This record gives sequence, C-alpha cells and structure tokens, in this order.
Amino acid sequence: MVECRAVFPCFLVSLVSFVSLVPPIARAMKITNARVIVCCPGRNFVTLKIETDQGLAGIGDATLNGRELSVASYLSEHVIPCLIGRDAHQIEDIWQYLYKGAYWRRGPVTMSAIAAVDTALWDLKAKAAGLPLYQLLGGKSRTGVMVYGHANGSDIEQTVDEVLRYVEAGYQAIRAQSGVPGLDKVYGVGKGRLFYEPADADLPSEHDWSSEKYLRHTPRLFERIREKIGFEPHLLHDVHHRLTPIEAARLGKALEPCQLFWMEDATPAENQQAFRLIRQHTTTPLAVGEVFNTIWDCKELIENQLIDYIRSTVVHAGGITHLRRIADLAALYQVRTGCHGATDLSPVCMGAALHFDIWVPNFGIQEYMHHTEETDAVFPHSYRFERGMLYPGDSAGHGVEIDEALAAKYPYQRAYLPVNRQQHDGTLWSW
Ligand SMILES: O=C(O)[C@@H](O)[C@H](O)[C@H](O)CO
Ligand SMILES: [Mg+2]
Repeated sequence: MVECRAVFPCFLVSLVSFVSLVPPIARAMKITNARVIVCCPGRNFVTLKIETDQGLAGIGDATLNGRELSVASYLSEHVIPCLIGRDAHQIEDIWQYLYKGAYWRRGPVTMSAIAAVDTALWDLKAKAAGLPLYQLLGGKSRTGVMVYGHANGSDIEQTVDEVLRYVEAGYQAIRAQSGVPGLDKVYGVGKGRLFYEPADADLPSEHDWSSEKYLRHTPRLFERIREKIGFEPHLLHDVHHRLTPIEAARLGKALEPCQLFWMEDATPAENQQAFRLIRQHTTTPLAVGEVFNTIWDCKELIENQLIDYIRSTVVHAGGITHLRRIADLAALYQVRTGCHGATDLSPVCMGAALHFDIWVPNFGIQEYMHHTEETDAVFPHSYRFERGMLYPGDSAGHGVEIDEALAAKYPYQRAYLPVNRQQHDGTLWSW
C-alpha cells in the first residue's frame, strides 16, 4: 500500500511532464469531419475539406474534368467514412490505406480522390507546423517557378499577335496553338485572351480532324512566330493526342529548326513504346502525362528515356506523396517536371503544385492559365504572378482557401471537353 502510493504520484508526474514535452506537431491531430464542395465559378471544381480536433482545416483539389461528380461521390460514399478518427499527420499511412486498401488500384477517379485527401493532409501538416508546404518537402531549390501561358488564335497572324502579348506581359515561355485552314473547329484554339477556352456546356461537341491539314499548317505557324520574336522566349506546342506516332515523328522533325521547348501529347500514350518511334526520328523534346494517374503510366517512358518532361500534376496523380515518387524516378533519367496547369484544375491544385515546383530538384516548367475572377474570389490564394514566374507565397500550408458561402452561389454545370472525328468519314479519332 505504501509502495503503491509512492508509485502512483510518480507515474502522474512523469505523465504530465511527458505530455508537456511533446510539441503540438507531434501529437495526434484527429480528423473530425470532411466534406466535398462542388462549384462552378467558370469551370467545375471539386474540393475536399478536412477538419480536425485541433481547429485546423486543410483542403485538396479533386477535380477530374468531365467526370467531376464521380470523384465527389467516391469521396463522400467511400473515402470520408474511412477518414473520420484517423490521425491527419499519418499522411503516408493514409495514402497507402486508400491505395492498397481499396482493392481497386489506380485509375483517374481513385487517384484524384486520393490526391484530394493527400493534398488536404499536407496542407494540415504544414499549417500545424506553421510553415509553408515547400519547407516540409525540403525547402526551396529555386527563386521562383517559370510558367508558360497559352497563346491561341484562329489563324497564324492572330496567334502571333497573342504570342506578342505574352512577351510584353513578361512571359519567358509561351504555348502557341492556331486554327487550321480547312478545319472548322480545332481543340485548344478558343478565343484566348490570356484565358483558356471554357469547356463546352452540356454534352461534348464534336470537332473535325485532319492530320494532313494540321501537319501542313503547324510548322508554318512556328516559323512565323520565330521570325517575329526571335529565339529567346521558349515556345511550346500541344498536339492533344491527335497524331499517330509516325505523323508525330514528322511534325517533330519539321519543327526542329524552330527549337521548341517541347511538343506535348504527340500521340496517345497507353502504349508507352509508341514514343520510341517518335524518339528515333526527332530531337524535338517530348512532354506527356497530363492524363496519367500513377507512376506505372510513365515507368517505361521514363526508364527508356523516351520523354523529356513528365506532365502529371498533384490532383490527377495521387497528390504530393505520389507525384514526388514520379519526380524522383524521372530524376534518375534526366526527365524534368512540367506540371499540368489548365483552368480545369482548381487554384487548390495550382497552389499545391507551386510548393512542389519550387522544391523539386528536376523542375522544368509549370503550365499557368489565369482563372476567371469568380474562381479567384472563391479560392483566395497566396500565390502570385510576376514577370513570367509564379511564387507560392509564405503562408502556412499550401496557401489556398475556399470561401464556401461564395462557392455555394455557383452550382455544378454539366460541361465536357470536345471529341474529334476524322473529317473525311467521321471515324472517332484518335487511338
Ligand atoms: O495542356 C493543356 O492545358 C490542355 O491539354 C488541357 O489540359 C486540357 O484541356 C484539359 O485540361
Ligand atoms: Mg495538354
């Protein structure tokens, strides 16, 4: 009895001192609530918000264009119930649980849902630490993030004018796309004006395609741009998966004198070896990966050095945790990153991607289109643009928040990207 009394207070004292010595960041941060917010302040965005018992909330982007509601329901029905009560600090364990524990691995819906959780948890951990997210990744590797903007025109002269506007605005890198004579509508060539075209409302529209017309036209576009602006600004071009490998090889060769920074999505990449054929014919650098969702989609492309830039970004490739694995594999083969940054990715994805970009050793470039003013108001953010560069900002977390009351004013609107058919016989293109 005497012994017991002596031991008990001792135990209490050591417990009290143990608890007070544990810094707040090392204590469990229980997930108490999570919800999905769908809004359309220009484009449809799906956002996951995770709340904790420490009063902190983190957010992640779950937007999968044209399939937004499937990720929203995947999260609400299947993921959120598993998150409640878990320690938000255990990012890796939660990632593995959602990837391996679901039985069904990979796929854009699953990986976008995992990405949203992962991004929200990194946001939370950085907020708990009082640090900008890039500090948790390993700190800054560069002063800022070089971005490229989109110059679009219905013909060569209009595209050249748009390119000049970007040069004047201080951009160091510009993607150029132009309408093609003889084709009514061409994907990615809306009324640009520093914004990307919105998705088509309601059901997908259908565009005509002719590789022959496009291949005759595109080298002339870039020759004309180089005549006007010289060789200093980087130029990029997106083929949007519409060429066969041998057609892409021909375009890459024809564009060599114009010294592109990259030729993007030259051919569909389900068959990763298709890029070997392009590679054998041209030194134009190749970029691919905005539609990839795991490291398995680019493993052969990277290990065989068939590409120069990997385009995957936070939301579609399993969050910061998985994107970092892809980047590390890519670094072994001198492949650099070029994160997707279209306006159908929310500012939450952009904010997280910028923290990744400013840290990742093998950074290449970041795509950047301005969101609509309505979108910027719904997602207040600390990142800022200055003379061709983006800076993630130094607020704790990834620096992007969501105004839920404002978001509620912009309900979901059905919208899709277009499909292409061969002009001469209507065959759905391409494969
Ligand atoms: O490279 C691009 O920005 C385009 O391919 C867009 O990503 C596409 O409209 C879907 O986001
Ligand atoms: Mg693209």
